[in-house]
Amino acid sequence: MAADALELVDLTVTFRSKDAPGQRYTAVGGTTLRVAAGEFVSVVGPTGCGKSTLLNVAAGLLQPSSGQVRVFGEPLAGTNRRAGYMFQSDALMPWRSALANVMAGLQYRGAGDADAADQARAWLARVGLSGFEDRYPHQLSGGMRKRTALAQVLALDPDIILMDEPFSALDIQTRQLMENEVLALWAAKRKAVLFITHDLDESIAMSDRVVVLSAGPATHPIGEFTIDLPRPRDVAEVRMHPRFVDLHARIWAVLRDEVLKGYAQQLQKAA
Ligand SMILES: Nc1ncnc2c1ncn2[C@@H]1O[C@H](COP(=O)(O)OP(=O)(O)OP(=O)(O)O)[C@@H](O)[C@H]1O
Repeated sequence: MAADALELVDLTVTFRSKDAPGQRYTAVGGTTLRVAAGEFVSVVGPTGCGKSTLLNVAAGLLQPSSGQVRVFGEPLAGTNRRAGYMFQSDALMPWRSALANVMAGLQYRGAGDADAADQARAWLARVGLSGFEDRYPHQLSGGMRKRTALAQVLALDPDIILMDEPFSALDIQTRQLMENEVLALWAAKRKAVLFITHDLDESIAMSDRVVVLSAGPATHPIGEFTIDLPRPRDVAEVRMHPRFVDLHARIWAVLRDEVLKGYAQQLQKAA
């Protein structure tokens, strides 16, 4: 059997506590999560539960306190070179044009200037940004900046794509357009995707599988659901599908209490 693209096995992550000096806070506790090659997996969980922490470990940006990370069967050492990472906030360099932003990673990987420019132009076209190559990030709309960031990640042709609430800052229409574009690009290339969101609708509409995390501390999976909705999907239309409504109800039944716990914790912290 082929190895999974990504395996997080029995991960625990502790931090120095922000609230109680001298103590440690266990953000992630005993979490096992697997993403097969070509699979689109979403992780949903209440705010502050540890979703970004998990993704940072998968990217090799954060060392777990215990547990293992394997990438196509190999233990991960250092940053995950087979993964591309798309953050919640823009990671574009403001002093570079859209084209130069997409070129940067290609050049870093050793592509010559002309080759990098050709590839970057082709990727910008694929995400609908032909004609905007010379614009700087501040001259692009929020959706266009996301498209540029997407081109930046996809241009490097990673086998694994890690996305941390990439569209949460967008208005709903732009967000749905971007979600559909990501699905179309994913269908063409079939990379493994680990998608972090706190939006249950988004997770169901996009994924093959949804993993529900508990509220912290020591967040861990408490439910896993196969999303057997037909593809290709339109993220707006699929919400009307009776199976979507059924899955939503079943997942929400697991997630609801954790969201309430997470919310209560946030209020306590704020008090
Ligand atoms: N470097 C750090 N030092 C101390 N505590 C941290 C650190 N990073 C994260 N935490 C804590 O670990 C917990 C999980 O954080 P994380 O950002 O992974 O959650 P999240 O589910 O992604 O949150 P959100 O839904 O708000 O994006 C939080 O309680 C957070 O305060």
